[in-house]
Amino acid sequence: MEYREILLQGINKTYMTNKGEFHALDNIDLKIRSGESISILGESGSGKSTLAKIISKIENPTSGKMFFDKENITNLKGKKLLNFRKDIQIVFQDTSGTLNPKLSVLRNMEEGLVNLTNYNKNERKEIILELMKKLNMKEEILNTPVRKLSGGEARRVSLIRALGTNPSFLVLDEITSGLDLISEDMVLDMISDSIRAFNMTVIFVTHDEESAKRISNRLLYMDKGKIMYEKAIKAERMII
Ligand SMILES: Nc1ncnc2c1ncn2[C@@H]1O[C@H](COP(=O)(O)OP(=O)(O)OP(=O)(O)O)[C@@H](O)[C@H]1O
Repeated sequence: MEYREILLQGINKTYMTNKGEFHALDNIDLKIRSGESISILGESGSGKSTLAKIISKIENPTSGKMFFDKENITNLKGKKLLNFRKDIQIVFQDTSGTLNPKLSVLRNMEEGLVNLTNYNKNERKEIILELMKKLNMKEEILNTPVRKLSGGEARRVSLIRALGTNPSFLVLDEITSGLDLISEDMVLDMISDSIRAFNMTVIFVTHDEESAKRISNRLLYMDKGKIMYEKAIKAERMII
């Protein structure tokens, strides 16, 4: 597997609010190497989602630098930014921001492929079917409109959508939150299957340490915009 890395140096993020400036991230240094599966843990408001969005370049830092495979990507724009998006995909807890409820499962799953690649319709369907097969998802839901899916199914559709462009890094922001235990279990299984099947490097944002331990080998604990400490998880505790 090709070695890849994301490096964050001295990342700060300040939001302007009606009460003045709010420092959501405070001088974050972080290296994420391909082959790892990391979880970002912390209380609500500690800055986990902000960090996830900065890693995915959905948000820009107020200051600090970001590198991808040694290339400075802090101010990436245009075509280079699109290329980066093929390699790093983010999936959110709230699927309504990314999935279109009126469109079929297939149309939603192939959206990244439509926007970021030149594959034709048949090729796109083939890629999606292959992903579904590898991740034990039933093909018969392909023509179902997304609005008819359960919360857990919609999260799994978002995951397939993100996996379509074969990204090296997958950022998952609270994607098991609010699910019942069975759906949560299925989503976690699908994440660990993806790590194994596609050598995926996962950055998993969660409140839940048990879920984090199931799929990660490195846990980062955040508080007030800082990474306070980290723990390595022994291989025998992982299911991958
Ligand atoms: N766009 C924004 N404008 C202003 N403040 C923001 C914005 N986004 C986040 N914040 C604030 O930054 C802080 C960190 O938010 P963030 O969503 O990163 O935390 P979190 O650890 O992911 O929390 P949660 O677990 O509740 O999702 C919070 O206090 C939040 O209110």
